Amino acid sequence: MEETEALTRYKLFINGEWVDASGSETDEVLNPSTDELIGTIQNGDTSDANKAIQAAHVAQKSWAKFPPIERANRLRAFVAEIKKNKGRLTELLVREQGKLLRVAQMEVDVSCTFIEYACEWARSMDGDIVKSDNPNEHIWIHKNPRGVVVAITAWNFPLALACRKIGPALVAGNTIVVKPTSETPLATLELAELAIKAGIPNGVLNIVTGTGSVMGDALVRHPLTRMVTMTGSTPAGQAIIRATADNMAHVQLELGGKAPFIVFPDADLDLAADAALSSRFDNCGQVCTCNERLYLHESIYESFMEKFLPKVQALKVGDPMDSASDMGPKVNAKEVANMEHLVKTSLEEGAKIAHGGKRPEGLEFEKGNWFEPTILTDVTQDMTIVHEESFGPILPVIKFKSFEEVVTYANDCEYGLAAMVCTKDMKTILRLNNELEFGEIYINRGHGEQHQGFHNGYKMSGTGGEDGKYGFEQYLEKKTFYVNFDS
Ligand SMILES: NC(=O)C1=CN([C@@H]2O[C@H](COP(=O)(O)OP(=O)(O)OC[C@H]3O[C@@H](n4cnc5c(N)ncnc54)[C@H](OP(=O)(O)O)[C@@H]3O)[C@@H](O)[C@H]2O)C=CC1
Ligand SMILES: O=C(O)[C@@H](O)[C@@H]1OC[C@H](O)[C@H]1O
Repeated sequence: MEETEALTRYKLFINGEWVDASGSETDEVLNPSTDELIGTIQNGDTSDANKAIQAAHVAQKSWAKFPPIERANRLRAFVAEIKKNKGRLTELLVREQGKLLRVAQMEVDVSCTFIEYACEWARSMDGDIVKSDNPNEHIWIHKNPRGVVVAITAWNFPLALACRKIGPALVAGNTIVVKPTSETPLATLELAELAIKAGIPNGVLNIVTGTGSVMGDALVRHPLTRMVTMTGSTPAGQAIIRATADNMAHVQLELGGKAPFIVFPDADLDLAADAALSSRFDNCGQVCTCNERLYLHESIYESFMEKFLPKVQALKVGDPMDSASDMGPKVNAKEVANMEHLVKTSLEEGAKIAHGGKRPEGLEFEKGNWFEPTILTDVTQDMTIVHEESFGPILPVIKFKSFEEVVTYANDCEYGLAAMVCTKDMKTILRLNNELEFGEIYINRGHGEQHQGFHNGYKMSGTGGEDGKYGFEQYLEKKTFYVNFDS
């Protein structure tokens, strides 16, 4: 890693050292707030992917022999190094992703707690002893590490998404090759030096950069890859599933979402308005569980909007390093163009703009990828914006008349990740548990997973799920022994 004043040129981190990619192609990392160049990465190719996988494969044999508690202790030392470098990591996240300073600080904290949570499993990787139908026979079901894990991450919470996978993978005894997105790779690359300081052996954690279609594809289809865990878009997830048909690797995908936020007539409207606001505009709407479509019962539509609209109008778009800002920029120009496209399409289909709908004006917005918090009304269920993920600060508002209608609307979606509902009626809540087709449902609060839960996408939102007991389990493979002592 070569560092000049404000520009860092990163290499690939393989087997405990920084190495040059085999080719000369590089990628630039720009600051979404200012368009300034803040770093460069090397685009590794298939031969580099092979080097990383081979290093992880060799290291895994000895890493798996460490007692789990020793592996957890190394990971806890890794967390301590992350904490020592919180300032640098936070600043990098603001500069490469454009997230608010306080959100970047939260991301570094959550990166640590993802790993700390995984460490708690070090003494709980229980197998089973099962009675056999045969006399004098035991059935032992062991849980063992899978081997080499490939982790591929998205750009919205790059450090947290990497640590969410590094933690369980390594505590379980696997080794890992992480490919961060080319959009926001820098904070993730910084983990390399911290792993060395924490005493994580060479080859256990490898971090390589390159495009998803070249480096990513080579990693996932490698014959020594035994698991792929990826967070990103549904099309990329589908490409990965097709590629792993060659090696039959276990696949865990966290993909796109289109979360409904439903407000019933009996809801606490103040609570609902605050939850709907944060669940849409957190991280400039770039969270997979964001409120992507707001359903209001017709009887409370006016009273809710009277509370909600002024909150949206009060949101301050600005410099993410400024504590007065409520929302930073989108991550890149392509994302802003998509916001403009979605608004244009919505207006053509009959929607109206109640607030926002365009790039903000002013000197401070001349550079960077800015877009206003946007509320669309007069929206109907058939419109594009109700079905296409925006992954940005655009919120369509739709009226509904009945429980049956809104459940039909909510489920009328190719995605099934998160849903949020405000109601005090227990019968409604219990019926929703049966009828909503989503893997993660929040009742009377906004989005925000906890590590001990299970972040699980239905339908086109993914497969496998991660976090919690069921997420950790996927980093282990079962082996059943039939032990007969009859003779
Ligand atoms: N369910 C969840 O928890 C989350 C879901 N998301 C979803 O991610 C999307 C936004 O993130 P974004 O980064 O744009 O997603 P992308 O799918 O574009 O990229 C995600 C990662 O996959 C890599 N990749 C792309 N194609 C392939 C391939 N064929 N083989 C292997 N790797 C590949 C990318 O590499 P590169 O970009 O370097 O080319 C990147 O590292 C949204 O749809 C959002 O909903 C985001 C966060 C969380
Ligand atoms: O992936 C996402 O967008 C969310 O799961 C997000 O990632 C890390 C944070 O802890 C989650 O809110």
